[in-house]
Amino acid sequence: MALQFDQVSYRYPGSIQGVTDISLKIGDGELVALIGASGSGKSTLLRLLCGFAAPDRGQVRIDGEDVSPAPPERRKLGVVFQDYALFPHMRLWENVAYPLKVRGMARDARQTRACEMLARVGMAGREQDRPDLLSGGQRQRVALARALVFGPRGLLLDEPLSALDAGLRAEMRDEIQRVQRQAGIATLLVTHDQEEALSIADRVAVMRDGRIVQIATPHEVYDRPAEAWVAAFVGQSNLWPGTVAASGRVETALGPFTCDTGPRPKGERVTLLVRPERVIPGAGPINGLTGTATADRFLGPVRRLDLSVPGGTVKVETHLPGLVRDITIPPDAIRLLPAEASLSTAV
Ligand SMILES: Nc1ncnc2c1ncn2[C@@H]1O[C@H](COP(=O)(O)OP(=O)(O)OP(=O)(O)O)[C@@H](O)[C@H]1O
Repeated sequence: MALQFDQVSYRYPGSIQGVTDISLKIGDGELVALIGASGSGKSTLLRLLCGFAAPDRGQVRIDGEDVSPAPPERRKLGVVFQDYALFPHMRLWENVAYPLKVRGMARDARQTRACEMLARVGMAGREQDRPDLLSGGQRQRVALARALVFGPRGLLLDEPLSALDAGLRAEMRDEIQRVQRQAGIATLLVTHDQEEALSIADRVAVMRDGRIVQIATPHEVYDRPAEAWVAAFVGQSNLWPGTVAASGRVETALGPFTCDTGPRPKGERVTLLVRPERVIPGAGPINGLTGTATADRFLGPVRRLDLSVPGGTVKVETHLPGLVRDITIPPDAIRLLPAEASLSTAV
């Protein structure tokens, strides 16, 4: 079953804040991650999908049906929040079985079903425990089991891993992906963690100021961001304003670069994007620069350097040791994005 926003706009009463013209379809079995800066409208979209707010314009659809006027309980969506929200006085199986109890299922049947779900999320043998005995990751497994136990029409995950430490987060995101795939359910994941979004989503929707500015695969969002803002928001980036000087050549404050300019005419203003890991330490035949490292951070698997060059700074990411002075930017590492006004002095 698909979850869909069809040209949805919403303003909070008495406010100009909200979301504007949102169209997004999450296909059956698909996992879409919603990312964006704080205040960009992620929670508002979740509220509209859950039924805690109704759109001013457009429709929210579940499996094609317009549910915009329907109250939350009629939408049959499974939801997992950041703070687990398990009932502390209930055993784990009772927590998971709760949605079935509300729906009137007999005790034996719901216990069987809840225990099956607990096994599916790797919690077999813990059915009789109470939540206070569990780690954060285990609680989120139980919350996931509870969200899925009644066969919901869609799954909403609201920052489900943000309360966990980094190691557990990585483990749990694989677990969420595994369980979501197995359930084959349309899923919307709201997250602040871009790595989480890129690693488990089929597609990523990027929100800015109440609008979705890009919906694409994680690879596309990273490699071909729609605008400089997306590039800056997702991962590390070098962003330099430039002007097309000729076909295959762009002028910047750092000097000229050779790159694919496509059909852009001479004189068009652009933003150059170069991901730091695409910068190669060492001199090369084209697009070479020489500078001095003003910062050199060792992060374990990689080093992140800031190289001060005439006209600006180049962020470099490398796993190689040693002094970095000369660098080369391969032409195919340069992406040209639309000019961004805010970058005009930020070289
Ligand atoms: N109850 C409300 N009344 C008025 N404006 C609100 C209300 N809730 C949110 N907003 C505004 O709506 C916009 C979108 O907020 P929303 O909470 O959806 O953003 P978000 O992306 O979820 O942010 P965060 O990542 O911080 O949770 C923001 O400008 C916010 O200030």
